Amino acid sequence: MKISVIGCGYLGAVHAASMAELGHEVVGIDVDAAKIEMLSAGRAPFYEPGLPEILTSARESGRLTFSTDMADAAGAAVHFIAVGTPQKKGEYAADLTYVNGAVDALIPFLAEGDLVVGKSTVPVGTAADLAARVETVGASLAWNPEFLREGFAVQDTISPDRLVYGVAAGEPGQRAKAQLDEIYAKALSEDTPLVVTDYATAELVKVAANAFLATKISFINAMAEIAEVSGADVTQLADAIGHDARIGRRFLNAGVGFGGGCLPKDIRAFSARAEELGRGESVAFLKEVDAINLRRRQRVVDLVIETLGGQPFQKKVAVLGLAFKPDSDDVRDSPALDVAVQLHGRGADVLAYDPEAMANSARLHPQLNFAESVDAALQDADVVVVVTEWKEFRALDPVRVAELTRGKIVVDGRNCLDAVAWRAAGWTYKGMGRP
Ligand SMILES: NC(=O)C1=CN([C@@H]2O[C@H](COP(=O)(O)OP(=O)(O)OC[C@H]3O[C@@H](n4cnc5c(N)ncnc54)[C@H](O)[C@@H]3O)[C@@H](O)[C@H]2O)C=CC1
Ligand SMILES: O=C(O)[C@H]1O[C@H](OP(=O)(O)OP(=O)(O)OC[C@H]2O[C@@H](n3ccc(=O)[nH]c3=O)[C@H](O)[C@@H]2O)[C@H](O)[C@@H](O)[C@@H]1O
Repeated sequence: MKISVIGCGYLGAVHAASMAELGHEVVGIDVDAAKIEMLSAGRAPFYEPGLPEILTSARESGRLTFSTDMADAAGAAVHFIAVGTPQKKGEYAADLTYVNGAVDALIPFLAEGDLVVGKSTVPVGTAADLAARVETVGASLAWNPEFLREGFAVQDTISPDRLVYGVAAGEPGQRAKAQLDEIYAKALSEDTPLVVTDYATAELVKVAANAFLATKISFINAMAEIAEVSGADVTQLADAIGHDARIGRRFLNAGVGFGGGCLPKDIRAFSARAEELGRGESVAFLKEVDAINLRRRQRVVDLVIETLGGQPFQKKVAVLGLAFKPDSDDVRDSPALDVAVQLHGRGADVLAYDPEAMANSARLHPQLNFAESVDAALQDADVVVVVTEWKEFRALDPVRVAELTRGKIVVDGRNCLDAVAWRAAGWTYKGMGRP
């Protein structure tokens, strides 16, 4: 099928390449000319495992092209909207400027019978509004929220764990479902769950999923706070409650908290939308989820300063990790970058290292100093802080690290190091919510 993907960022570039990989003829459209130039040359504009390989194979197949010109979307039967929905400046609500702009720009190129498919994460009610607009030219709309995780984006798109279609009632909805089934035919196995529902439910499924994940993380981080004042170990607590299949161990890793381009802004946008709908109190707990999460960044900063006897000025701090999670170069609302910036602001001599996220960090915070390698960051450090659990950091040998550093203090902001091994090598080990 001929498909367009409007917006080629972390979601759209992966979606476009994956759809070509599934055999469709795809044009990816973005207003960012530099991004389109890179993608057209077969290069990924951000770090995502597996993306370079599928970009290359899709390009060689001739099924994937990119353009800055919306006119190139004309002739596609299905148009995916994958533009950003960031938090509005100074507000909690989502900024829908890009979604509205993309749909307005697309409408002149839609033909009767075309299907516009929303993938961006939007406040409930957006799809119904957009549907009315695309219907003016005889097109229809479906809402197909995306659940991919950065770092696993290709795998999650090509083999999704479930698909949700929000469609219109009656015959147009049935037609939309048939078109989406055809697009995803090769991605669906016999037992991939498929939920076909209305627009509002599809929109809410997405924000509810992210709100639940954020709540799960803040729950365990709240337990970490209690563990810190009672001498308990939150990692053992997580293992023990996680054995209950109703709870499950995943997303119970306490640490510096969640970040990224989605969970933080999605819970805030959800709160704002609920308030607009007169039901702010129903999700008032999300404000607490957010507050717990932000306290954990502060906790890491405080721990580092505490280990330095309250005197961070001119002390060398090796910050290992800047990305919001491993296997990504994304630093949007990254707790790791936030910790580096705060420590720098408090007068510490911060030298940061991340395998993939330094260029993005330097663009946002040029005041920070970056090391060329993990060893260069560790050289003469008074304190080592791990804030993104890259494999390279988890595998560090405490005996070898001690040969590089000046002090032997490590703050493990992700509880990802072997505390016993580091202590055995003579280190003062400080974890999150564990003695
Ligand atoms: N990043 C992720 O892992 C996931 C993101 N989402 C949602 O997907 C949406 C996009 O997120 P990201 O890809 O992370 O954002 P992003 O910021 O990486 O990409 C958005 C892209 O849209 C482009 N754009 C803006 N206006 C445009 C227009 N009028 N026409 C064409 N292109 C335009 C921008 O230049 C940018 O390249 C958001 O709503 C997000 O919440 C959903 C699931 C996963
Ligand atoms: O809407 C989105 O964009 C996506 O948001 C998240 O995916 P992502 O942001 O890529 O990353 P996650 O793996 O969910 O991690 C989010 C943050 O939580 C943190 N985290 C995760 C798990 C955990 O136990 N503890 C914890 O602190 C991570 O370090 C990271 O900062 C969701 O997992 C995806 O399903 C969703 O599609």
